[in-house]
Amino acid sequence: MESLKQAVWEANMELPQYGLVTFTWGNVSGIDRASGLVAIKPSGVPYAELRPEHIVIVDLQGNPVEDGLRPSSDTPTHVALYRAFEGIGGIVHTHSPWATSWAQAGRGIPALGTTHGDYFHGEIPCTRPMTEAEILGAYELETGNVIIETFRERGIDPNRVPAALVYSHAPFCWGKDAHNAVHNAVVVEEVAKMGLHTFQLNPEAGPMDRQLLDRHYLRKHGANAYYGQSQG
Ligand SMILES: O=C(CO)[C@@H](O)[C@@H](O)COP(=O)(O)O
Repeated sequence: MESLKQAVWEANMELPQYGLVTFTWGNVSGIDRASGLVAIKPSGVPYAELRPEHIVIVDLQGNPVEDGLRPSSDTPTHVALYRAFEGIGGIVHTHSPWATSWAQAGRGIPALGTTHGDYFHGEIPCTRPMTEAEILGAYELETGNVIIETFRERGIDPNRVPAALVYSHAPFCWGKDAHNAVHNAVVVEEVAKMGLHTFQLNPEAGPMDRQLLDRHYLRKHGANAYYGQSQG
């Protein structure tokens, strides 16, 4: 578990480095699929004070398995996604401003160009609004459930579109591990910024050509793609 804690700490520390978090508005987790244990940022700890030993280990129900700090308030969302999306190994939640603007507008980010297509095989969806019962009930668990519902109902493969916008809230992004999830969160923020500018320049802009999207997504993520390459 120490190596997972270290990796998850490093991934968390990348959030301020890439300008994705203000104060403590975000968290990263990673999972060890063999043991079913998840490492996640503790709740409310400023990034400047975060140390590898602060990272909290929880089970797939979100229960801490060792003494330590309180896990992120978003833990039930993270573990719901790990349970439902078996191919993922890391999750990031931020309130990064460009992606959050789309979430607040209730709009998914369409695949408008090849920057998007290199990482996401289609629109990054925005969920439906959560119901009053969901908000007043097990809110963080229901946040995960509304993301899962969005992917299932729209037939979106979470391995090909590793991000979602939660309506009136913010992005959740994921990847093969915690570091890769942060990488995808950076790309979501970039395509969110570009997308808004695209619609400002041309309100009639539409999704890119499907073959161009396939060409870009599949050439970078096809059978022979090497995960972990420079990813630049
Ligand atoms: O989404 C929110 C708040 O809206 C939380 O993710 C954010 O404040 C971080 O909470 P934690 O410090 O991880 O408990």
